[in-house]
Amino acid sequence: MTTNHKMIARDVSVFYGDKKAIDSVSIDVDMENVTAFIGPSGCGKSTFLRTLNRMNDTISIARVEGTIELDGEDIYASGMDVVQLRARVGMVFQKPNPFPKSIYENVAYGPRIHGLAAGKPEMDQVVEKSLRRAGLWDEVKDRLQDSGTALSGGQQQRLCIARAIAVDPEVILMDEPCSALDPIATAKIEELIHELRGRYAIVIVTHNMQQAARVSQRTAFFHLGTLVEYGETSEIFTNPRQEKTKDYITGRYG
Ligand SMILES: Nc1ncnc2c1ncn2[C@@H]1O[C@H](COP(=O)(O)OP(=O)(O)OP(=O)(O)O)[C@@H](O)[C@H]1O
Repeated sequence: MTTNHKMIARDVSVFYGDKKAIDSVSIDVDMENVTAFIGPSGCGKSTFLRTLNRMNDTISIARVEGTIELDGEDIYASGMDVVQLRARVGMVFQKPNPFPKSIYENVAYGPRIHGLAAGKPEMDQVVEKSLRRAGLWDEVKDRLQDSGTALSGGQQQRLCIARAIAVDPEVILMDEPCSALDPIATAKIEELIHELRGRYAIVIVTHNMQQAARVSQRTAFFHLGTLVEYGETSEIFTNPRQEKTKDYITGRYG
């Protein structure tokens, strides 16, 4: 594995009240490799993903133990600015969730509150660049003032990716980003993940093993809150070391 890690999680456990949902998970995330989290429903994939940008803070009964570093900085340190952290570690959700505002405004909102564009011409550039990177520019450039919610599901999801990109993140977390999309829209998002790889560290939670195999270079298999196996995607899918991984990828459960 590469040593150039963007994020390093060590012995991370997550509790919801007294219930332990994640048990001592250690994982590295880097720019060169897309990381996929797979595993049966309820195994803790989303819970662990949310620890990477402190989205668990929004759940009052959730508690995180262990350490998670972003470029060597402890993201759970008391001085950490969580708003800033979530710009650096952006998130795209299962259901596309554009704001009920224009396409332009959906993308411009983040850069504006983070002070990333000095005036209108600069903001126009940020919006265009973000929409281009998200593979949506050509489809929307003539209707930037239309509502983001009027786009198709797949376009809305790419708009949400543009919104994450607009604040210049280092990491993008995707929680089942295609589960509400049709196969064509799914293929577009997968293609986009390939294009974004290397520029951002990408982590994707997916129920779809074919998708994990297609888009990722590293796969982490979770089961009942533990990380059963973690390694090169090609190895996990062709030559898993653990019996449980083998059972899951051959469809014996899940
Ligand atoms: N807000 C919450 N409060 C209490 N328990 C929770 C909460 N969110 C998740 N859990 C529990 O934590 C465990 C892991 O759930 P999580 O959603 O992380 O799993 P998952 O692998 O992402 O599942 P799925 O694939 O179905 O989304 C489950 O037992 C779930 O019931």
